[in-house]
Amino acid sequence: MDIEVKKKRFLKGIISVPGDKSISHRAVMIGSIAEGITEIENFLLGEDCISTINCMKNLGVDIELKGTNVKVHGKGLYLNKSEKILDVGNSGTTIRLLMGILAGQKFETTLTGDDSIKRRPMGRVITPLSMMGAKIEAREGNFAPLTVFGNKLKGIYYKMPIASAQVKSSIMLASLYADDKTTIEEPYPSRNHTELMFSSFGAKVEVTGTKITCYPGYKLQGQKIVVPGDISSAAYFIVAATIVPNSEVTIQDVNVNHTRTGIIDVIKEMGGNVVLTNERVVNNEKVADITIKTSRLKGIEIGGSLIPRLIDEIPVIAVAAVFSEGKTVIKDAEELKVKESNRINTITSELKKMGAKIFETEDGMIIEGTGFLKGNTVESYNDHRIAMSLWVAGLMAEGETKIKNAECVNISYPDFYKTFDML
Ligand SMILES: O=C(O)C1=C[C@@H](OP(=O)(O)O)[C@@H](O)[C@H](O)C1
Ligand SMILES: C=C(OP(=O)(O)O)C(=O)O
Repeated sequence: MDIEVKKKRFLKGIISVPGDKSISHRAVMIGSIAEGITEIENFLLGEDCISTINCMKNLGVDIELKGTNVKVHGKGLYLNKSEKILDVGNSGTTIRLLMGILAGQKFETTLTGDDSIKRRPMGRVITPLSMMGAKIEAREGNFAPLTVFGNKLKGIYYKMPIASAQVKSSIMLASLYADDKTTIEEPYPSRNHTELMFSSFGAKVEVTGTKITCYPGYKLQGQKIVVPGDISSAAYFIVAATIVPNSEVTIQDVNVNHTRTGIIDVIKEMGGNVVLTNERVVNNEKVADITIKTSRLKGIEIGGSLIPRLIDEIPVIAVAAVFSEGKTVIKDAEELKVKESNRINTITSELKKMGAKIFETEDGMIIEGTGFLKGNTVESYNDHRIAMSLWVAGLMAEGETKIKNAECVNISYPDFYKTFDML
């Protein structure tokens, strides 16, 4: 499907965004290996999270879905062997986290996914899981399809070469099956939803600085989880309401966990007007309403420990940078090359087609803020974050912008275009 977007004169309204993708995946997976029932409210009905539900069902977990309510009948740590090859679709989180659970099972499981998943590196989880005792056979040692042969696992100390919540969470899930404690050291803190959820389910986790230690042998007990709104989905409205003139938008009930709020810090540092109200804690996670008003932005430098706190928001930050005064430099973001698309390359090439002065670098991009884009036909590369970022760019472009293969927003935000049209 192609979609057309036109320049907007203003954006005004109060909205909410769908449930957080990271928390939705984790609630189903951790609920599946817990004891008793886990009830999830405001689950994200995006294709990625549906892939997680389908995989867990194939592993013998009874899961009921009614609207955005999910009831998971936990099986405890040990699942049933799947009759089928598990298909994770487009979801990196599903395959990598699931590998951690499968490493400790008493059977083997083969996992595969779409063309994008088959290009994404799995060696980053194969290495630590193998150190724990798992046996994993992957195409070229690094790619799906791959088979995880469950085994008896041992606790390890692992210093992660990259800040990745998926790698960390995969090891943490495997640590539940180990004979001793496991410690993971991160170069920078990445999103900590697994740590917070382990604690609420009754597992023992200790965090000191960038070290996380997990202990096996604690019973996980099913919980009631209300999933807060996804700040990665809110990011498109935060940027759009900042750059489209005469705008004021409030987004209710958004997860504002510090490991996820890099987008708010960046927009504020650029000069944006973003205010959090009604702050509270739900299931160990911070939640707030976010109000954004149009502002004049200036270019800044973004890198280091900020990167894992806004990794999925970088394509839309590039759009904000086009409408800022001066130069924005994004560095230390090589991880973008191994997402659903090579996001450094895809966002750069498409914004260039719209007239942006944006340049690809080895580990990020440089954007000269020109304050101007022109409509053109652009490609999503079947990457939901690229499609949504180009939509925001289209709201500010002169003339009409046509986004090709725009239906990929279903991965994380099926009602994305509809919600924007309401403002
Ligand atoms: O753990 C998670 O839920 C996620 C972690 C991030 O990936 P990495 O761990 O590869 O950085 C992020 O890009 C992805 O959208 C979701
Ligand atoms: C990178 C993403 O997800 P995943 O790694 O789960 O495919 C994303 O949602 O931007």
